Amino acid sequence: MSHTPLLEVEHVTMRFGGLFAVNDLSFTARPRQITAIIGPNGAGKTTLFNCITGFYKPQVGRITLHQERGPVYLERLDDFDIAKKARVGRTFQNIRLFARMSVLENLIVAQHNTLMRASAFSLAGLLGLSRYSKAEKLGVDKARYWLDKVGLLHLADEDAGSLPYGSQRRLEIARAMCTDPLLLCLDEPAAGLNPRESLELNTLLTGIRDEHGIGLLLIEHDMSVVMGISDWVVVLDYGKKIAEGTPGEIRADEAVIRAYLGEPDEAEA
Ligand SMILES: Nc1ncnc2c1ncn2[C@@H]1O[C@H](COP(=O)(O)OP(=O)(O)OP(=O)(O)O)[C@@H](O)[C@H]1O
Repeated sequence: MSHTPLLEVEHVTMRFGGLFAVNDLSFTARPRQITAIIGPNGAGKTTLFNCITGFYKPQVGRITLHQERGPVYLERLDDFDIAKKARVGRTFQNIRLFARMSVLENLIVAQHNTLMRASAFSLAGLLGLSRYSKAEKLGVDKARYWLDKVGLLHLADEDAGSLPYGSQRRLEIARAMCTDPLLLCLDEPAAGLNPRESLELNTLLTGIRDEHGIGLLLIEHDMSVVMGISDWVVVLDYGKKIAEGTPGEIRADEAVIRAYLGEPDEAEA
């Protein structure tokens, strides 16, 4: 196992006025592992994701993505560069697909950066140059590969907005994977899924980790998903880390049981 972390969060603080949504938070996420961030509503999980993916700039702290060619400091990049240069992909708590585009088109649009590079950012590039056609074909192949992985290939030509909720969630994951991320951040991927879809999600996410060597960072309230597939769990409360460990350790942690796992109704409220 590599000892270099994939993601390193160091002393990150994000304040809204006087409220510390994330408060001096440090943890690491390893490559080829699923790291879950849990905690009750308002604990700071989404704010943390927004700091990692560049939607917010933390007032204090450093967020480093360790790539083969060296570290990339995410808090210094704009959000589009975090996706493009740092190769951090994400899905959202509320699904954000292009509802009127087809399922396949949603995955082609996700590869906009690669296709624009192949076009040399010019009309001439777009008009039949072989480099562009080749990139376009690779883009379609990649889209079809991920549609197959998430079980939606047979629906490639349907409008994304017409898919059932669980399928839209899987399509969002496929779309993020089409950007070739090193780290994939998933914000409540199991929200609204039925138990069968939840199990399918577990298989999909462990497959992404094991077959594609990608690190996953997961915010999730569904403990069957968290405890079933995570390699490491970080627990937040009021923006602070109160525990971290393996699912077994977290399950047995007194403070966590008291604050979270013992009070599922409160976490759901
Ligand atoms: N843009 C904002 N402006 C002001 N306060 C905010 C903002 N975003 C989040 N907060 C506050 O920061 C705290 C952390 O919120 P956050 O959404 O990160 O928590 P969370 O753990 O993701 O919660 P949930 O599980 O409900 O999604 C909350 O008290 C929230 O009200």
